Amino acid sequence: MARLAAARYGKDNVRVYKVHKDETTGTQSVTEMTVCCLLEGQIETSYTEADNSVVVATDSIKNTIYIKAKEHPVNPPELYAAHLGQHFLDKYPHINAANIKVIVHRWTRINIDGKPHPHSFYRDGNETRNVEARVSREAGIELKSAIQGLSVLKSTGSAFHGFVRDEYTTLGETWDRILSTDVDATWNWKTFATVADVEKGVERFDQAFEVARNITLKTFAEDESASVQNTMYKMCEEILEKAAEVEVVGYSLPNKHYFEIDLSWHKGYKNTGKDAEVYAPQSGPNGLIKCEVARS
Ligand SMILES: O=c1[nH]c(=O)c2[nH]c(=O)[nH]c2[nH]1
Repeated sequence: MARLAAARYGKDNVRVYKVHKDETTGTQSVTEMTVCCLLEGQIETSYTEADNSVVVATDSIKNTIYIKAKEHPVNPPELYAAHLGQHFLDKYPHINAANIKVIVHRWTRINIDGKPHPHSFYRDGNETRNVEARVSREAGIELKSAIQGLSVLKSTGSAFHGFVRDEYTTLGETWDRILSTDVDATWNWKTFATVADVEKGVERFDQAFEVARNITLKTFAEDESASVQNTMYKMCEEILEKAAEVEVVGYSLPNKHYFEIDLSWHKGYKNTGKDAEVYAPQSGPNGLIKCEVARS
């Protein structure tokens, strides 16, 4: 005997571009997103009995993603995700939850001769701003915002010593190392009852994004890091302090290693310890350090 233990379905990798044309100034602004939308509800029979009468086609879900982008602002992405998710509950009585993920890709305005260009943009890095929304009849609107893929490196100001030394240990202690990671930071909001509650005080989302990004960069740069663990904890603490409506902050950070290379075999070159200049960046394995910090 088997039973359907969990099910959700929808459309993934829906790419959407929206332009805003300010007719008075002639300035255009653009947003490019990749959207995923997965529905849950009384859809069991579509799996167990080939009953497609309960299926909103994934093609229709894709169409809805475009229509809601036309009808509503796509900024901030938290508000767009809430509108999109709520639509499926309002429209289809048998759908109980919509899980939306929005990935916003960077298009940064080009400055020409010190002046912002009215309609030209460039991709200044692979970093994305993400939102995951779960809109359900049971719990309302749960939002999780994120920065993903922000690559950073510091060439000094990072140490790692005092760790467990035993018969499995080969790593030397260091008081000066390279620290590099791809930041994946998330922050969970208190639950919102309605889309109107998300909309009320909507500036909170852009503000929290700026706070999280600035604190990540400033702490990364300025902290005399004792470990990835300790530096990321400081980031979480400060974001919680500055973003009042955020309940939990989390980081997932790969520790991307840069190995020293002994070049003494060539003309006695000194290239280790304080003389290290040429390193070998490693693509793997990497450390992976995660934490979530909540209010006490
Ligand atoms: O910041 C670090 N944390 C670790 O847990 C760890 N482990 C390791 O080998 N190097 C590092 N660096």
